[in-house]
Amino acid sequence: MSSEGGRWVDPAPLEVARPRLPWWTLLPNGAKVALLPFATAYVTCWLVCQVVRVVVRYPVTVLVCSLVAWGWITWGEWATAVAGGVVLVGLSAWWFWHPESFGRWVAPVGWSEVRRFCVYACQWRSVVRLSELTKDKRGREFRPRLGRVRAQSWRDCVRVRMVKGQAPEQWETRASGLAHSFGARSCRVRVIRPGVIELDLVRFDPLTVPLPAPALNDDPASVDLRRLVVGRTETGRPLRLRLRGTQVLVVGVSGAGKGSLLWSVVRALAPAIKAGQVRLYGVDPKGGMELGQAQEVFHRVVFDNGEAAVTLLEELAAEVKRRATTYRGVRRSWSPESGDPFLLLVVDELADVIAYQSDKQLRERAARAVQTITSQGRAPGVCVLGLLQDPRKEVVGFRHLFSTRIAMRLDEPAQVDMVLGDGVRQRGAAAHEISEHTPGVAWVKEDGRREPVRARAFHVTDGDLAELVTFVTGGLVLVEGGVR
Ligand SMILES: Nc1ncnc2c1ncn2[C@@H]1O[C@H](COP(=O)(O)OP(=O)(O)OP(=O)(O)O)[C@@H](O)[C@H]1O
Repeated sequence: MSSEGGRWVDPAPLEVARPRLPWWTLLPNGAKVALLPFATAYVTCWLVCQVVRVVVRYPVTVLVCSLVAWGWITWGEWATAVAGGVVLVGLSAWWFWHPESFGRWVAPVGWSEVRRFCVYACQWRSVVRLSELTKDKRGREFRPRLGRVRAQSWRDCVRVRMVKGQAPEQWETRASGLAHSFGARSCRVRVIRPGVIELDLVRFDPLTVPLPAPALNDDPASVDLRRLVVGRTETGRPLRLRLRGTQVLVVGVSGAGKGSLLWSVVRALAPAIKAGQVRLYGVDPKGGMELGQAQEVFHRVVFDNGEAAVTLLEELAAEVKRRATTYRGVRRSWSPESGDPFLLLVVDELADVIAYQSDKQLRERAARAVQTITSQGRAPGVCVLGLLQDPRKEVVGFRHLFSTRIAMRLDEPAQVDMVLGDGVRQRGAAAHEISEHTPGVAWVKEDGRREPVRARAFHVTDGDLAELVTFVTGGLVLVEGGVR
């Protein structure tokens, strides 16, 4: 700044800013000498912290380097090289004969350090700057800190300590850019604790191979209505679906694999259906194309969306109310000890019953009955498994009554928001990006759980359905490890 005729004017364009000197340079020499021990202690602590950080972040690399250095000093280079060769041969043999345990215990540790150093640490500064995830205050740059990196065969989990004042949503909006920057197919943001997030950078889809349906189990006690295994998640864990105390809505375009999810549920329930502990009801407006494949396992099933279907829905709604009255003051919710069977109502193409039915009266009666069951059926042990292609509000205005929502392949991002709720797609649940070559893949979102789960349902073939019918109706065929 300069003064011209008593008036302050802006500096000329070429005038450079005066360099700002650190405050301690302005101290008198005596004070500098007095502060020297403190400054030395500070620098030493800082160096120790840096070394500890390197050891924590790269323990295997540090251990290997230390052992090589120690061997070199004590045994000499030849003996160290021979010992290194023996260790390498041992590791190769482990990998060759036990690839699973090698993949679980050895590979991820070294691979994580390699990926941390080569992919993330070396690009971190420029990527967060270019993605505008840094903050500047008084000329000082605040950068998000790269934390632990865990590399798996199909994804890298990268911990990040966010800059103060940042929200996970800011990272969610930049997830696509981060994925491209780090060479991943997609990036999802998970909150670990306040201030700390984990980026899931997915390199490959681990769900490309269809999963055969598991063998049927003959023990009704093994059926846990809160944790039915109906597929596998992308982390390799069983996909457990809750039926007791919830209502389930499955939405996907034609060919998305809704049928495989439905039949995976029914197969998981098979021993309890056979034992009379679970009773299935079905409505299939497509004339029985879906439920007709194994209609014998249903207690009652209707193959249209007319009077018979509506009557069935109304009877179930009345049963919900009857049970609620009976349980009042006796029990809080249904349990096997109540003596009543658990009821599962399967409605294939729910929209045909409550929206596309041309008879207004039937349509309204059906919608009222389904709403009664979904809103009040939780405690009396009545669950609706609704399958749907079109999730628009005009079609199902009471989507929120389904506390477990499953999005299979969908056409548009807006449909994902309709099914899973606002913000879930930004957290990574890109159901509109599920490949048409992977039917059965879905995003599962349960109310009360922030993170959606990506999984694939078992592939239930015609043979599996025939076996299911034989099993439930009594013609058992025993095979190794179960009943076939
Ligand atoms: N989990 C799965 N794994 C592998 N293939 C599957 C799986 N689920 C379904 N498929 C295959 O995908 C195709 C379509 O499946 P399905 O009929 O279940 O879809 P849908 O969503 O029910 O379609 P629609 O609404 O038209 O009835 C079938 O050929 C089926 O064999």
